[in-house]
Amino acid sequence: MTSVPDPGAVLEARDVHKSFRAHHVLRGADLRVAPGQLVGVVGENGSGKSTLLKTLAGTLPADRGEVRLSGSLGYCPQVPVLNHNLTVGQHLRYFAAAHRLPGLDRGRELIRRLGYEQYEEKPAGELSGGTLQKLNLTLALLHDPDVLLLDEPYQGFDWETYLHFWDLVEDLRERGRAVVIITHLVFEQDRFDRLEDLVGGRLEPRTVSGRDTHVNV
Ligand SMILES: Nc1ncnc2c1ncn2[C@@H]1O[C@H](COP(=O)(O)OP(=O)(O)OP(=O)(O)O)[C@@H](O)[C@H]1O
Repeated sequence: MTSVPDPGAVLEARDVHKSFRAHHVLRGADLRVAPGQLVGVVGENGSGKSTLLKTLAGTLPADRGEVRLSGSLGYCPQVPVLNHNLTVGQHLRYFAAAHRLPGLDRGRELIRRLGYEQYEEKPAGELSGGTLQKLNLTLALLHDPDVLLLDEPYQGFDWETYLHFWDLVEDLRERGRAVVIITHLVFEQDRFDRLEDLVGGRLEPRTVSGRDTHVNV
């Protein structure tokens, strides 16, 4: 039976199930994200975080349940899907054309804010892991999506880039964009509006309190 959509949610998942053969990874995951909300999904390795994000992004069909998205989507997968022969600048132009953007201003601004302008003419195949991750993030943000899904976005970032990353997220949030971040490491819980633990294939809200709490689950 189709349930009634939540009018206040920009992204909503209800009773999502996903199995790989006999392995039931998602067993009724529910998630609701409102505009301007920053939600962290935390879980141990192999708990199904990436599987959940792929089903939310629509790149992996759920076996059961519903995912509703209103507005545009930006998705930053854990492993960047890039063409190693194309330069940073070429990726920017290619994705800007795919999104029918009028120019490259936003892309250049993101490159500047993430501090990798010097690599604009370098092929992706010659970039370091952290710089590839910056490009991955830039491309997901290029069209200023209403909902942004980020899979382990700051792994490989140095501390300064990590802080720039949060500045960017704060800007998005202030402009009403919804952000879902998947991570197995939460350095600062109070950056999030809500944390959800993925346990046994279901999401359980965690009370966010305190500052600089290091959670390694
Ligand atoms: N395409 C697939 N085929 C078979 N099994 C899969 C597939 N994708 C994921 N799995 C399995 O599903 C489980 C959840 O994987 P997933 O990558 O979603 O976990 P995760 O929480 O993101 O892990 P990590 O923190 O290590 O990135 C794992 O046991 C994994 O081996």
